[in-house]
Amino acid sequence: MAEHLLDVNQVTVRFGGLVALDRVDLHVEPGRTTAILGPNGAGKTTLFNAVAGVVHPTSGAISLDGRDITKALPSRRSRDGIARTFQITQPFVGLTVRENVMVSIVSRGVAMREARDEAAEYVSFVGLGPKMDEPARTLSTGQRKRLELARALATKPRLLLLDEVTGGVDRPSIPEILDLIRRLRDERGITIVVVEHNMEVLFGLADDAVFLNRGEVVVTGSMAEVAEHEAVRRIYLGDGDA
Ligand SMILES: Nc1ncnc2c1ncn2[C@@H]1O[C@H](COP(=O)(O)OP(=O)(O)OP(=O)(O)O)[C@@H](O)[C@H]1O
Repeated sequence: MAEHLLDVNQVTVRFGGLVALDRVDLHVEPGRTTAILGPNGAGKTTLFNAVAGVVHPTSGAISLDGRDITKALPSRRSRDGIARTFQITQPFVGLTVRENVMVSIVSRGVAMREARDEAAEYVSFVGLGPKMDEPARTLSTGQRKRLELARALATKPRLLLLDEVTGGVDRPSIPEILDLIRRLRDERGITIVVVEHNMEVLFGLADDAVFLNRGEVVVTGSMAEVAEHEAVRRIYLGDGDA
């Protein structure tokens, strides 16, 4: 096995004249949680999109477990173990919680009957057991985030990309969601990359971090080291004049 699960090497993404990512490096160790930090427009979502395969690098390379996936389609990357959640959740609102998860399982080629049982396991793991057969439209924002996690789990990921997983969630529900994410890492060995604006959340979650600004990596290291960097303190902790 390669030393890193994910390697982003000198990736540049241009949208016309705009350089959204500029020779970005990101190296993610297996079994760890890595935070992507940065102000609005820094390129965090573009980096996620490049890893998930929905945006193509203008130059540079991306590998999973040492294998080049730069040109692989999103469906191939999903089969290889990359899953992502979205800032705005997108459940099938007319389907039940269990059926939403079954869609991800069936797309792996699993038969309906087995998919029903397997879905129940993921739904319970994320704490939505009591909502199993309710339509997804009845879920609160926090419950929808949990459903997204169950759907991501159903693809059997090795690498999970989480976009603003506590965004829009009421404060009292946040610790439970964080606990759930830590269990994904600790009990299921899933490697996690997270984009999140809430620093408090990140301190409880991330082992490593990379801080981007205007598409460039400013600092990379342990979460504690990166949080100490002056540019990070200025933006996230309100130090200085910015
Ligand atoms: N499909 C696209 N076409 C053109 N420009 C884009 C596209 N996607 C992103 N951009 C631009 O690329 C830059 C980086 O955007 P990105 O969404 O990756 O930043 P971000 O760090 O995720 O920001 P936020 O925190 O606001 O979500 C921005 O200037 C954005 O306007």
